[in-house]
Amino acid sequence: MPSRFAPEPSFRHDQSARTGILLCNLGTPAAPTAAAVRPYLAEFLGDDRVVEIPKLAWWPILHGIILRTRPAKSAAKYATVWHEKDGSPLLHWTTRQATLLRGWLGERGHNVLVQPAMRYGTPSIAAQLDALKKDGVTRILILPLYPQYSGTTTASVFDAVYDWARTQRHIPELRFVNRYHDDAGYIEALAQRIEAHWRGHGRGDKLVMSFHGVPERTLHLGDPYHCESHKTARLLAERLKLATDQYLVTFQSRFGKAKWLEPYTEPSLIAMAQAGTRRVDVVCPGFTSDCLETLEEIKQEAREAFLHAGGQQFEYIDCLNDSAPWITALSDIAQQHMQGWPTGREDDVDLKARAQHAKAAGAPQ
Ligand SMILES: C=CC1=C(C)c2cc3[nH]c(cc4nc(cc5[nH]c(cc1n2)c(C)c5CCC(=O)O)C(CCC(=O)O)=C4C)c(C)c3C=C
Ligand SMILES: [Fe+2]
Ligand SMILES: [Fe+2]
Repeated sequence: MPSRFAPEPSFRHDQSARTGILLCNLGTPAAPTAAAVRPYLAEFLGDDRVVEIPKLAWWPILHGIILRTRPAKSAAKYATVWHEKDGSPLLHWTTRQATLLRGWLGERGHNVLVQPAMRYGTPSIAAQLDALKKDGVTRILILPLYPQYSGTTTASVFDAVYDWARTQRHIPELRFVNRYHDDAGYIEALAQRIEAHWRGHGRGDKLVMSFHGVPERTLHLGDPYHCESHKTARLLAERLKLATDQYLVTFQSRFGKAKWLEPYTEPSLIAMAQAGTRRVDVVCPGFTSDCLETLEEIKQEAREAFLHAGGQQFEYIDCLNDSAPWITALSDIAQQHMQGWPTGREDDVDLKARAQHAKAAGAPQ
């Protein structure tokens, strides 16, 4: 009788039980073309964590209108940030962070596997969990690259992990990182990024901290994202010794007609320029990797809007990407959450079982 569960890798008593980390980000199309953006957007906007409108009402709008018009417009935007060699900036930085995290943890004596994964598109969460299991991993830390928890992002990553676990006979031990918006290492990494920019380019009249928005309704329904974003901003301002009139928290990337978290980034920048602010520095602390939303929407579009409204200088400060303080912070966060899990090189190998297997296989002792 066929099993409803996925086939298990063959069990080996002599194999060490390994620990893995799944480093999850949002997702990105496979190419900056309408044909590639359409299935990505269909998966993304079809997720009821992202758009909470009942399917019966939402499906005709999504499939009848949005997926007919938006892919071409989004693809043109993606084309402006797509890298000839590295492709999608989001996938590039996430992959690099996974490689560096594994290396950095290895330097500290933690022999763990790290796989990057995308909630929408590829490499998918399910495929990367399969890959970890195939490599003998029996404990997995799910680490979303979202410092602030939101039902729209963090919870959706967790949904994908639960969906995969439902298909498994032998489920690995799973741990989930919900948030690290107030983690000292994360705040320090942001502060150092900003200070390095100021050292190279001087300092603006105001620091704008722009976070991705979510519908305002989710705040009233108990989503902690708004509060966590503000806490990140306050801690960062404290670390940088900024007075309250030296920085502003805004929310970007509004989608659809509903009210989203305010103040909105671009209108705020325009108002600032019109009120006489000559130079702004803009940082996006909620994005750990540069992507469409930072490189196109902020670095290109918001800059143009600010300058057009009379501003003199717009400085975009890069996301954390592969900066050393960020990789250190990420390693610390992973280590905190892996506590109690053996991650050394040989400490988890059942040497007795290995010897027995070797003997049974006729290997020289
Ligand atoms: C439809 C509603 C959306 C919600 C809610 C939302 C929340 C949310 N998103 C991010 C991070 C990213 N979003 C990105 C792109 C993007 N976001 C939406 C919509 C919502 N996001 C869309 C439709 C898109 C696709 C691009 C477009 O067509 O405009 C990205 C960039 C992806 C890339 O490939 O570069 C990121 C990252 C967060 C953190 C968040 C809630 C907290
Ligand atoms: Fe988004
Ligand atoms: Fe956007």
